[in-house]
Amino acid sequence: MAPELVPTAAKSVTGFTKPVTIPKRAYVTFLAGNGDYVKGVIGLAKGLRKVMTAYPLVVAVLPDVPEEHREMLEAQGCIVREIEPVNPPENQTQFAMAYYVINYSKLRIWEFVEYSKMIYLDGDIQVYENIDHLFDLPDGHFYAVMDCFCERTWSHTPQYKIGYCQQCPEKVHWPKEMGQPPSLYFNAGMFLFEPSIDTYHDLLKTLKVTPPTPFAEQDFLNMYFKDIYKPIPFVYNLVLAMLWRHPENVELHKVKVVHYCAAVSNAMHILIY
Ligand SMILES: O=c1ccn([C@@H]2O[C@H](COP(=O)(O)OP(=O)(O)O)[C@@H](O)[C@H]2O)c(=O)[nH]1
Ligand SMILES: OC[C@H]1O[C@H](O[C@@H]2[C@@H](O)[C@H](O)[C@@H](O)[C@H](O)[C@@H]2O)[C@H](O)[C@@H](O)[C@H]1O
Repeated sequence: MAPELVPTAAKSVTGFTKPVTIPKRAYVTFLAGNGDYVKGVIGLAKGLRKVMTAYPLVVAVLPDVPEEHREMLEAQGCIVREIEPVNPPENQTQFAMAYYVINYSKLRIWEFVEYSKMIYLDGDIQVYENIDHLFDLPDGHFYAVMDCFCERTWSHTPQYKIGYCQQCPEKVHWPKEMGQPPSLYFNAGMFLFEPSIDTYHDLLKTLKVTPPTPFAEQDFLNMYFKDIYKPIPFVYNLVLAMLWRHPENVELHKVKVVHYCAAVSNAMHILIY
């Protein structure tokens, strides 16, 4: 993996050098606990290096990530940054998965303002082709891949109950009597964003008054960035369930990034690494 980009001096017309700041970019992931996810993050670091990315991988670690795991990540060239947990307001919410509550801590990455743009990738993601070009997408938007509503983890939602999915809206139409169909909804396992202290503080302020919902920070980010969200092709985050839920939408030979987020595949992914 290329070393971190640093500002360089440039010759001005008068021959005097003046420092220029090259916008710094990086990939970032999130790691909590002392379990197997570190294997996924190591696999992610190896994959990014293998596709010869020009940018470093920052790993935002919660305090419970052991020193041994941090050293393993640094040995892979990762930049390890400790973050404090972010907890949602007190609530009785039944998260789709109980541990999702720790995923709110992802919000800390908006504080990494030494970078102008970052691509967030879950630790259970693997990158098989270089995606550095995504950093050149126009500023001012939030880019991510649309999710699928067909897994059982969505069984609490009206769309699951009627068999509606944004991946195939023509298959089961959204009934008029149910009002507007759900807004385009992204998977928060991969997204391109612009760190900003103002956004970071507003995210935390908004979270304090937002009742948690089953998909935790994914629901929250979808609500918060709704107006600037721009879908990008699924080749940048193939949520594995798409293979058996919407095979007609998948052109496997074009896929650049795979997200091993269905329960069965998590184990598979960890075994690979
Ligand atoms: O105990 C945990 C749970 C989650 N994560 C991180 O949070 C991400 C999102 O969680 P998960 O992958 O389980 O969500 P999924 O996409 O599978 O729903 C993981 O990929 C890890 O990067 C972690 O490090 N430790
Ligand atoms: O905390 C909520 C999580 O929600 C998302 O995972 C889900 C989502 O993809 C569902 O559509 C699937 O059905 C489900 O299996 C999967 O776990 C993000 O990938 C993860 O990073 C994190 O934000």
